[in-house]
Amino acid sequence: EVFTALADLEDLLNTEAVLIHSLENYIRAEEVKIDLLKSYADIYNKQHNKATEDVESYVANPLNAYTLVKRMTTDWQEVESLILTDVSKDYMANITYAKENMKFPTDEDLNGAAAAVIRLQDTYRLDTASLARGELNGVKYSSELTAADCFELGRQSYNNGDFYHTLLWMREADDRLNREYNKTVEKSEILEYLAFSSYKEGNINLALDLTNKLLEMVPTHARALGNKAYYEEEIQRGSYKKKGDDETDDVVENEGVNILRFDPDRERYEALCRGELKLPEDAAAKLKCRYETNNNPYLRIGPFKIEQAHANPDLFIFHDVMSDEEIKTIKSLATPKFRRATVQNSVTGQLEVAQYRISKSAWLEDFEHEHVAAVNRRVEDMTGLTVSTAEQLQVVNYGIGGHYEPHFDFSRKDEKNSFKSLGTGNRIATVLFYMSDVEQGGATVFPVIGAALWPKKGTAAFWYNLFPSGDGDRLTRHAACPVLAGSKWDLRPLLTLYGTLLVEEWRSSWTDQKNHHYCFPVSSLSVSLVNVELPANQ
Ligand SMILES: O=C(O)CCC(=O)C(=O)O
Ligand SMILES: [Fe+2]
Repeated sequence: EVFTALADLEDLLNTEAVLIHSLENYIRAEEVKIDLLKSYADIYNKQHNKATEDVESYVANPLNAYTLVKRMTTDWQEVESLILTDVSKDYMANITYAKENMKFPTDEDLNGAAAAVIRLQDTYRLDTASLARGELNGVKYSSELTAADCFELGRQSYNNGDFYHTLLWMREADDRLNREYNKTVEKSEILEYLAFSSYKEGNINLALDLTNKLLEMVPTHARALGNKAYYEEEIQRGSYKKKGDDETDDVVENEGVNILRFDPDRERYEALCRGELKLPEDAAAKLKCRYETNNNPYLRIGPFKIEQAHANPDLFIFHDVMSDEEIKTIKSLATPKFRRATVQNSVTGQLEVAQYRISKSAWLEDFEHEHVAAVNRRVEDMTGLTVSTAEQLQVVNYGIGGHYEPHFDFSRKDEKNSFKSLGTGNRIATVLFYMSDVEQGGATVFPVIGAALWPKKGTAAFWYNLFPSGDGDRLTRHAACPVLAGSKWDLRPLLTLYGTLLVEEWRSSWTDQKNHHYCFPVSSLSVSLVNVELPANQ
């Protein structure tokens, strides 16, 4: 499928260019055909008119008699065969070629792309009308949606059994349709979806009203007639129970799956994604930053600029640790290798695709380019951990609404096959390079501790997943928020080997970080390192 990564959507534009070109060629071929037919008609008309001016003398002329007969036999056959000539063949051949040899979206892609819009709408609390105007959080990015575009979002929600969003999008489709000069969808179709979803959402009277409205437009509509009778009967019997009447808690049964209506963990996660939860001021004021060489004299990029984004557990941001050239190389090496990212099923141990992780990823090895090797070396310099047993470098690209729901990067003891294929131990630490700025959304958030890291091109996030004892730190639970606008590129080596825990050393010589933003002023040449005593970790 193609909706999972923006890199693939760029390929779709190439396919679309071929489609448009073929369509234009086809239209031209049809026009040539019509022009030819018009010129035949013209000639026939002229000769016919001439003949009717004086019928008798016209037919008395043997040449005229001959041409009249010829016109209506061989000439006319030519016209007929021209009419029957199928100029669509070339067009269809081009389309078939494009479908077989170029990236082409499927129905599954449409469903995925629609689900992504709905996910963004929920996570970022976007109102339907603004979204339909092409606005994301007040910023206008794209052209407006037509009534038919909104209708399709409603239809996709309906197919997913999501009647709440069906109603939102069908109402929007109806609003837009009323204002549309060239109508893009039938009102009766909208009414049918609105009626049935209203019933499903517990409003049977509205469902009946809407069905009656539909029947005014299409009196013979068979399904509507059936539904009307059913709704009327239910209302009369008074047996219809409003949704929610008999629900005592927040759990609803949906196709056998318990869905938590109100999930505090989820609320926190989404609030962090929206940037609504900030670290308490006193906690933020205690955060530090520092220049660090980790005693490595060969650091060609100069000392690392390390910013502490959270304490206990420590989260760090390394500034300017990847150059634009390296990023360019790594993106172009990864793009042809992209596959939908998989997750390990904790019960079966199998790798599988899942809705909760939507992105494309590819793996790179040192020999593929010096820039890959350079980044791997830099990870060792940054962390003091060795990457020799790290998995390869993983490049990840998140597309429309691409996200990774809250998870741990370490594996729990009860999980099957964890890291078996790697022949290594558990993941000590996570390093996550951001290879792009993200216009909106796409933060890395830690719902348990209430921290959010915002992607910035060339920076890297770093934290330990394990305590020195080897036990996992459950406070490191984190997620990649859905990308709202832009494209998000990550690069992550997964560190699995033991190394010196540098953080303790860093802690002994922190620089006071009075204000996050001015921690590393762009033009500062000399920075005094102030040693501050810090309480020991845990
Ligand atoms: O991309 C992010 O912000 C987080 C990604 C992540 O958690 C992971 O890849 O394990
Ligand atoms: Fe992760």
